[in-house]
Amino acid sequence: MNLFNKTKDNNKENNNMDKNIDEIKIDEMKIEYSESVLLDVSGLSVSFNQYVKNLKQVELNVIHDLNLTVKKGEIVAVVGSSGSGKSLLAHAILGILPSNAVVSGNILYNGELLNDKRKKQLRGREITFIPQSVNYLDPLMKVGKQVQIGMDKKDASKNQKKLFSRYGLKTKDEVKYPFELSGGMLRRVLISTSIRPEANLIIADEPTPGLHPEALEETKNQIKELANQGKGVIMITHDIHSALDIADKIAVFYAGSTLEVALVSDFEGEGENLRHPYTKALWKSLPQNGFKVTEGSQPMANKLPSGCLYSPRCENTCSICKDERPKMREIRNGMVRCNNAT
Ligand SMILES: Nc1ncnc2c1ncn2[C@@H]1O[C@H](COP(=O)(O)OP(=O)(O)OP(=O)(O)O)[C@@H](O)[C@H]1O
Ligand code: NI
Repeated sequence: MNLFNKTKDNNKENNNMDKNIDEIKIDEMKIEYSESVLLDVSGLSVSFNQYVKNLKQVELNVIHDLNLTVKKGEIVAVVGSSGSGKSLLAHAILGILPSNAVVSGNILYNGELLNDKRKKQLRGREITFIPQSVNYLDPLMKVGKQVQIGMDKKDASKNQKKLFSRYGLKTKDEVKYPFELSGGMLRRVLISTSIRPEANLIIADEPTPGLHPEALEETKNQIKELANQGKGVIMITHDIHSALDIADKIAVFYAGSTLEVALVSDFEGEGENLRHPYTKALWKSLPQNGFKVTEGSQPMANKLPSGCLYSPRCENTCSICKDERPKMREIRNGMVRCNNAT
């Protein structure tokens, strides 16, 4: 069944009064759709309803107008400061945001517009997740059983054993609880929970923190292997070196938005091929590029500047940057959200 029929059929099932409107929207999206695109996130916004003083409710907008595309067989690294929205992007794709989150925008997977019900069906099967912390493992469940979750019951034990052997875990480890394993072993258990034959998209949230060089190399190889099998990978990381080592492109997040999506090959020399001043600053802050520090810090979600999010720290800020938030545009095979980028 081709994409168009599939989405049309889904609409038929819903059969609501907005059917014509939905079909028109999907028609427009189909034009943009390319066979090699596995995931297309566009205009994603996430807000949280929060209670402040005097029981007043406010909406805190933590992700705004965020775009990201992942092709089949591609590793897309997502980098950016703490709090820039990297994990929330992962949680939005997986449909595991907390209930006070308000989400808008489109997430297309294999050309199909995902709603919460569909995300739940795909989660742990076609779209799998390696979470940021080993604390995501259930402390009261044996690790072997945790790896079997979501597997077909009749083959679960056999497949879990295969994964343990593949990732250097011993049979006797199956019956252990998380607290009985080392940090490195727990990371391998986490990776095992994400390996499913039907997985097409793997989202790894900080898969490499604190790993010793050998384990780091091993994890990077595991991720490359998944991409070589044609799976799409989103690798969220603070480790720009690892990102440059294995990714195809790098998405740079800042204060809940993508400022640039660049090819790995753009990160070279003085950063002259990079498009956004923030990406250039990140590149120059690396030890091998002189550790140059940029003044200021990422703005808080409740204190965002009205124009370009980076304008208070940018050397090239002009009056339009202070008034208007730049739109994402394509330049030299990359994407950038900057008025002055050429
Ligand atoms: N449940 C929530 N309610 C309110 N704000 C939240 C909630 N979860 C996350 N946030 C806020 O959203 C922003 C983005 O958080 P997120 O966890 O995605 O950051 P991150 O880029 O993954 O950071 P890190 O690199 O530290 O993991 C942060 O400012 C965070 O405080
Ligand atoms: Ni995070």
